[in-house]
Amino acid sequence: MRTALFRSVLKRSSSALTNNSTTSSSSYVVRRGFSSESAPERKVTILGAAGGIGQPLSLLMKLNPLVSKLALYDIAGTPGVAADVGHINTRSEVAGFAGEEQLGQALEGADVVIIPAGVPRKPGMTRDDLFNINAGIVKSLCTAIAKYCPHALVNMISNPVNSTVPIASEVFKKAGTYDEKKLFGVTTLDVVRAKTFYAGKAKVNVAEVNVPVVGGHAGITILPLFSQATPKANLPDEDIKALTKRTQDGGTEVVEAKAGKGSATLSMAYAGAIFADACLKGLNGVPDVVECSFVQSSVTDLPFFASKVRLGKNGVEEVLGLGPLSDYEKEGLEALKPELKSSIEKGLKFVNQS
Ligand SMILES: NC(=O)C1=CN([C@@H]2O[C@H](COP(=O)(O)OP(=O)(O)OC[C@H]3O[C@@H](n4cnc5c(N)ncnc54)[C@H](O)[C@@H]3O)[C@@H](O)[C@H]2O)C=CC1
Ligand SMILES: O=C([O-])CC(=O)C(=O)O
Repeated sequence: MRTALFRSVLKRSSSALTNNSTTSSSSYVVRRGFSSESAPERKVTILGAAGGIGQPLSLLMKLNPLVSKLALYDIAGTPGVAADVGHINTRSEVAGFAGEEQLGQALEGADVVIIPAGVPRKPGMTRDDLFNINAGIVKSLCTAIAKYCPHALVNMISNPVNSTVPIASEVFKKAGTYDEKKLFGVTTLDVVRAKTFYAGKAKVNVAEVNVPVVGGHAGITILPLFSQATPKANLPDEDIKALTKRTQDGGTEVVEAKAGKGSATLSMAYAGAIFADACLKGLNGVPDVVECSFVQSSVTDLPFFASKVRLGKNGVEEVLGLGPLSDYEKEGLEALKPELKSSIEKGLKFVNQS
């Protein structure tokens, strides 16, 4: 009875993850009846696993039947999180690692490394205000990734994403391990928000909504493409403007509502779990897995840019173009470029000067 209930929860959580893709990729696990035992072995490591995002993300990754080993690392607190999550009767073996001396062990053999380590915003701060602390954290964690699991896919959540992804690329380049197909800035939360807000305004079933979000992950660099949203709703211009602004300010909305107690953690854990699941499906050879992500790109003249990305056995299989844009979106694209360019350059410079 308990086993049957548990299988149905897993099946449902797996389809929920699948249905959230930017395009509707099919669930290999569910459709082909893959049992968790026959899915390939995959190790996922979470760096910052004891934090506000890290804990619920650890829970969601423990529920993912594609994971066979789950390594939870933080500077402190991870033995408790690992003991707790480890009692859940799903496929993966869980291990907790605390302190720098255990970082190598946490990373060794990882297929996917998810990084939600670092400080979150308080009201009145921009994501760039986190740069001074988080840049150093990301740099040291990426140095360890280059050493212990240079072939892993890296899912960067730590802010400011527009700078931390370039930081990671530069650390990997210096270590001689950079592979642009394996580095991802996680912008899935922008897509999750755009879908939720659009569904509410257009009065359509949220489970059927798709909205690409391109650009970067801060303020006006977040550019939702509501002209490409499906199902089509023909919303008036003022609604599109309001939806765009709300998506761009979604993080700030949560920071203000939490009033000093941090930023989005639960919705981010959900978004992070969706994106990691897509990476695992890609690695396992599931076709047509497409998600938006901030990656090395030639879609615009900027070296990194978020757009739809097809995921495959080596990470990025194809960076997809922007598709047709409305005049409003074209303006938004031009307006975001200077800020995104300077955030990227700030990240690159940090590694080269320090
Ligand atoms: N990409 C996105 O869409 C989003 C990104 N974020 C970002 O995610 C980051 C984490 O946010 P929260 O979990 O709310 O913060 P938090 O403060 O609750 O947790 C951060 C965790 O990182 C750990 N940490 C600090 N230095 C570390 C190191 N060197 N190695 C390993 N772990 C370390 C801390 O001990 C803590 O447990 C922030 O930078 C935040 O801005 C938050 C929401 C959305
Ligand atoms: O707003 C923040 O600081 C956290 C974040 O990136 C988001 O919620 O999108």
